[in-house]
Amino acid sequence: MSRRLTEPKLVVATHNAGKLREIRELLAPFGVEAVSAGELGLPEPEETGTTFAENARIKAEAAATASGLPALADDSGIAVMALWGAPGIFSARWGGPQKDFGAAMARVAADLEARGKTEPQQRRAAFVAALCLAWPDGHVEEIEGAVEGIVVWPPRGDRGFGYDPIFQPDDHQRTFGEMSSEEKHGIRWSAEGGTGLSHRARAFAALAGRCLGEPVLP
Ligand SMILES: O=P(O)(O)OP(=O)(O)OP(=O)(O)OC[C@H]1O[C@@H](n2cnc3c(O)ncnc32)[C@H](O)[C@@H]1O
Ligand SMILES: [Mg+2]
Repeated sequence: MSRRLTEPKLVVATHNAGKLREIRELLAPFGVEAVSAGELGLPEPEETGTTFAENARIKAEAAATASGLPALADDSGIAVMALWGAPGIFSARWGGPQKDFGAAMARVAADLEARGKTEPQQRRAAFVAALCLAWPDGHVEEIEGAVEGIVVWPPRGDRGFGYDPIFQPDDHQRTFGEMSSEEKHGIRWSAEGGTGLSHRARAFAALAGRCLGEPVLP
């Protein structure tokens, strides 16, 4: 049985400012107060999983246990087909200790170049997000979302974070880095539930339908 969130407050189990902003925006219509793991001074657990889902669960359970509140974690990344899915779950680690995503994006482009993958159809990629909502008593709700597109080079736009400037979703002419966060989320709520554009918004819409109830729209 899936569980509804009845608590008025949850922890967003992330130390990534870009993600935190997006998750807060997505949570806004549900009237849930969201405190971050950083604000609570919670430690960052080691991401020892081999899948996005495992890592999301590690982060959510650690935060729920440490805070005594329900915790929502997101583990995400970009998987480039011609690179056999790299950087995938290593997307954050490709940024290095300095979190240098300019260098990480250049590495993606250089690896594609080295394999002779110059045409758009050879540069297919997907952004993936696994969400885990964990309660202190051990109950978890898990969901994944993905969006397909192509890797572009050079990077375009400075509105997002991470790999946004090199990812252009299918049926769009602009990269996530060129979109406002509303466009990137692309979220639409209806009586049937929610739809979204970004990996995170798609996963969130599904999780919301299961656990958060009706959005209160302006
Ligand atoms: O684990 P937390 O504390 O949440 O923060 P993190 O940055 O380490 O997050 P992940 O372990 O999930 O790594 C995901 C990386 O993938 C990239 N990424 C994920 N979602 C993205 C998005 O919507 N736009 C651009 N890059 C994204 C970004 O560089 C992240 O650092
Ligand atoms: Mg991480």
